[in-house]
Amino acid sequence: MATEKEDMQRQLLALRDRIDAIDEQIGKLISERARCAQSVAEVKKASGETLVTYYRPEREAQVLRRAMERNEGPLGDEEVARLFREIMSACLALEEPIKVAFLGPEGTFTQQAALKHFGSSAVTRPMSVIDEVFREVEAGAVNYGVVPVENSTEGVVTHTLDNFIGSNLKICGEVELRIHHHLMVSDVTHTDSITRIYSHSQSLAQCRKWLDAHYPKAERIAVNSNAEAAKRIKGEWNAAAIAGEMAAELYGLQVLSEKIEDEPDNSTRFLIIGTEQVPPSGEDKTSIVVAVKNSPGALHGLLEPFQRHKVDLTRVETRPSRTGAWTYVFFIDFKGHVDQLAVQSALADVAAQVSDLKVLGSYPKGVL
Ligand SMILES: C=C(O[C@@H]1C=C(C(=O)O)C=C[C@H]1O)C(=O)O
Repeated sequence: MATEKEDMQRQLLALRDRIDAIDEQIGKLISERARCAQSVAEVKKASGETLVTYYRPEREAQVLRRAMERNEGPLGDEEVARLFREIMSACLALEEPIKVAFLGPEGTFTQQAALKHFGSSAVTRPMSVIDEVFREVEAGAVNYGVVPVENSTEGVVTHTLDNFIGSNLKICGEVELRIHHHLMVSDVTHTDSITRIYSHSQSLAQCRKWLDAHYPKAERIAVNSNAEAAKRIKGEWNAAAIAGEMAAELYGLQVLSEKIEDEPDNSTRFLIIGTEQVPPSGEDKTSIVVAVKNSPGALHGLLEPFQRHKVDLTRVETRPSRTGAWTYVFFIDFKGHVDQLAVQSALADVAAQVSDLKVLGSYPKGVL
């Protein structure tokens, strides 16, 4: 009689044999898929166009949505989409790894967002300020840029919005990231004498209540990014930084307190910026910016056409204009694509009432 242990061993062996056989099939299918993607690239190249674009955001969004719809479990939809995200990223890199500038340094949430959107075969390049991300894409040094645009607790990243006003770049996509902040220290920190805490101003704001309760006397110092804060405290015995997990790993820091953000569902939305308008994916969003003179009823007049043409607004943001006193700039996001008739009608009616209207881009609604 087989002992229980032998029985278990036999079952495990059989299951592992099955897994090996399945892996062999998956491997073959992935190779076949990669060869197909290569052929697509060949066809695109043969089309005779001077500037061949291998990366197609609308197509990738559709592939990911379909993978989620098809999913029968037990893996979650997001998990399955992430796997497909990586397969596509690797397939695309066979042709040319996509180059992406992000608000650096290495280890920022923006880099995490870039990798979430493009997969880990993308080549990511850190820029020290948001303006530089825009410039790098405009100059053609990279294919795309990734910049933060709004946070669920702290609101908009005004610097990003301001950059759009003077830029001809298009929004090509959006990514949402759950943001967890940790308080971290270096190996020389005296943890009971922390008097300075470095982070990006948004992160300091997102942890304000926690800091008031735990480090009411420490000086809060805003720096360009969380990753810079992490880098900065190496060698400072009385300092700590607030940053994400990626920064802690990258700079070899020790996490003292985890998840210190005031709002538990703290998330940040990032935009992908590029040079081309993305065709419809079937589930898209559009962002525009308009300049309005401050007269009674101006805001109502601006929003009414959207209601009339049944276009769903998702966000309205105001910024004072830099060009004239008492003129306002509105950033408006809505569901739909500029190729759709309802959107075109709404935009025509809006354009008739404002001094300036610019479409910043139509792009696939974030999948992951
Ligand atoms: C294969 C293509 O090119 C790229 C690779 C894709 C993929 O691996 O599925 C999808 C879109 C493009 O970014 C295509 O256009 O279909």
